[in-house]
Amino acid sequence: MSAGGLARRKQGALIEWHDVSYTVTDQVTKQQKTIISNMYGMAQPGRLLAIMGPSGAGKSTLLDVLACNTSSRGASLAGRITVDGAPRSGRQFAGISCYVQQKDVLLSSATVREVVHTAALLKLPYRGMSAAEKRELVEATLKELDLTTCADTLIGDETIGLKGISGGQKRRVSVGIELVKDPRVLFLDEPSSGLDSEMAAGVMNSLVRLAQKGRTVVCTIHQPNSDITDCFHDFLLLAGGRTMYGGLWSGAVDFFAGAGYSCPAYKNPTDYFMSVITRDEAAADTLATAYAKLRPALLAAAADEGRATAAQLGLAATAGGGWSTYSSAGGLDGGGSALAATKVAATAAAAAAGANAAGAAAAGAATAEFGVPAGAMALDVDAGAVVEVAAGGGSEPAAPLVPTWFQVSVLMARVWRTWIRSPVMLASELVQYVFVALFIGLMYYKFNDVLGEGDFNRQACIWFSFAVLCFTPSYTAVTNWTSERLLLKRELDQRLYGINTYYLARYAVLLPFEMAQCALFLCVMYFFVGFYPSASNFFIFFAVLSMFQIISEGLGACCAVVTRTPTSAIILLTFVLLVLLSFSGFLTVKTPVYFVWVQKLSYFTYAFSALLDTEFAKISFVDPATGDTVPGLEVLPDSVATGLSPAQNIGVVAAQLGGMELIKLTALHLAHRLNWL
Ligand SMILES: Nc1ncnc2c1ncn2[C@@H]1O[C@H](COP(=O)(O)OP(=O)(O)OP(=O)(O)O)[C@@H](O)[C@H]1O
Repeated sequence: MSAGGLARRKQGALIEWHDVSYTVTDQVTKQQKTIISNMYGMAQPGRLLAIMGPSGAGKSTLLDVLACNTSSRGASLAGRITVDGAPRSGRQFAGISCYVQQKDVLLSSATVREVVHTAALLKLPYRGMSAAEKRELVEATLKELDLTTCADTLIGDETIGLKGISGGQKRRVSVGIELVKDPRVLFLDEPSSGLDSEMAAGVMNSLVRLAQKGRTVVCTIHQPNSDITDCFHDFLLLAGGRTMYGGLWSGAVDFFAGAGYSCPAYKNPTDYFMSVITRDEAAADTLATAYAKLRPALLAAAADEGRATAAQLGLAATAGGGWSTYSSAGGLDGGGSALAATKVAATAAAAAAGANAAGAAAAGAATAEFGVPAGAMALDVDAGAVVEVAAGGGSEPAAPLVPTWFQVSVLMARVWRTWIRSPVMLASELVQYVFVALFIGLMYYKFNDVLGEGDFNRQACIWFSFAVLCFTPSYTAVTNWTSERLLLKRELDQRLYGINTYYLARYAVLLPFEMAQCALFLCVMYFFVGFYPSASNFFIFFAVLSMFQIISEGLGACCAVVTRTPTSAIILLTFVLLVLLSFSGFLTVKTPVYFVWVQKLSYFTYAFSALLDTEFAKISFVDPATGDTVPGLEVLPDSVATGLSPAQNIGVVAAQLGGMELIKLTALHLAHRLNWL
């Protein structure tokens, strides 16, 4: 694929579904619940299909089913779905289609161009496409979605006061990160929701342009205004998991009129349709019955129009493998035939609704007149036939196109950019470390060697340093996780990379940064308070405090992963850290027997002991009462003794660091596997 490919006609795919039902097991009642039942329809190349309906109608479920995006446990999908006339294969379909979620999950600190470029690097083949071609493709995508003027603007996030692009532009960026893959089919869940009418129309116009290039575009939509409905080619109206109407958008008003529900002049048809289907169960039943009778004619009309579109766009030669099902065998052609068939539908709908007793006969006559065969009118393709896939089984992974090392480097660049683009967070962390180091420095300024004072101050200073280096990085980990979780989930779901890749990239950037923060803290605090001035002691302090800080970060990340919400994570984390601080040996002379296990397991214990032994081994204190000199190690309380040498204590902390990293990685894998992200 070349960058020019985006500008050229794109071959969409014809997706047809026959008698599709989707059933889940309700998590609460454990009962089977059919969310969509016996649905038929098609999404055609070069056309935009809008799926509309009230809340809970089954729009998103149908979209997920069509996009191979179902993942509920205990769910089953029945019916038949074909792509260009052949049974759909999950793996192949994933390669030609994309799914744009309702919620924009974008990195707020990146620019529009960076977001699309990162998507291109992760989604496009590493081999066979040069970096320049990828950049060209990114520019073509930005142009196609009218994003060139804001390409260098940050995405932004109003909730944290980071000004960025508009909601409509964000929605188009979400489309752009899928479009770089140059998909034949786009599925979009409520692309206009949450946008004002102007932005919504802008997004929909972009989608129409994508369809006009030949792609198949399917979206769900909630109560559109007339600017938006102008963009519809085909239309599917659902209520309570049933189809109320499916066919050409231009035939919907006639169909409703035929069923006894004439849209008043000057009323937005979609508002009217919604008011009818939500009015009462009887109205929905009437429409469902009318539609069931007329479905073949309506779909045949839509198929004719679809063929005409494909021919106009020059797509017919390659996309002609389908349409067999709904073909109006009488050889209807172009818009005329479509119009004729919708007239058939309208008349017959009247009959079905009982609104006009003569309507049925008229419909039959019209059928003959316009060439929709009687057989087609009754056609129910493979009704109740095939159970195609169990839910979740449809979206088999496509083979990765990008080597892991390249994914790691792309993600590292992104993590790095995120850090340096968050100057407030970066500065506040650094200021916090320097400020607290100065505070501790002033608090314990220049230790003395008086027994009872110098020894206590040294212990308190080390304990206080631990308190600082456990709370700050772990709370930061919770904050970061909150902002990254959804992006990680989206990208993992799309199989852009795996958990291990994310872990490697993230911590390859983060760990040196954590160590730099620790060095800054130590450089200020160590000499201010006057710990023993030797290089070896300083580096032991640096090594232990760095490991301690990284373990604390891991603890914060684990709390964030298992609790899911930042508030719960902070509550849990604070509790755990307070318990660990309490039993480090400084606050209690003797640990109660039922808490000994906490002390034995805690990394605070070994880190504290290692630093105290290192410092106290080199110094001695003067007893003010006797004037005697007492070696430092002799004044250390038993409560801080682990029975290990300083080297062994450091070894235990290092092992705990490894253990924490393993736990963190496992927690990430489990959260992803259990759909907990
Ligand atoms: N896994 C599930 N288990 C139980 N019920 C489900 C499940 N998935 C969907 N449903 C239910 O099925 C119905 C249709 O859901 P769906 O999300 O498809 O509706 P929708 O038309 O997209 O609604 P909305 O516009 O509010 O998003 C809803 O009542 C929903 O609660």
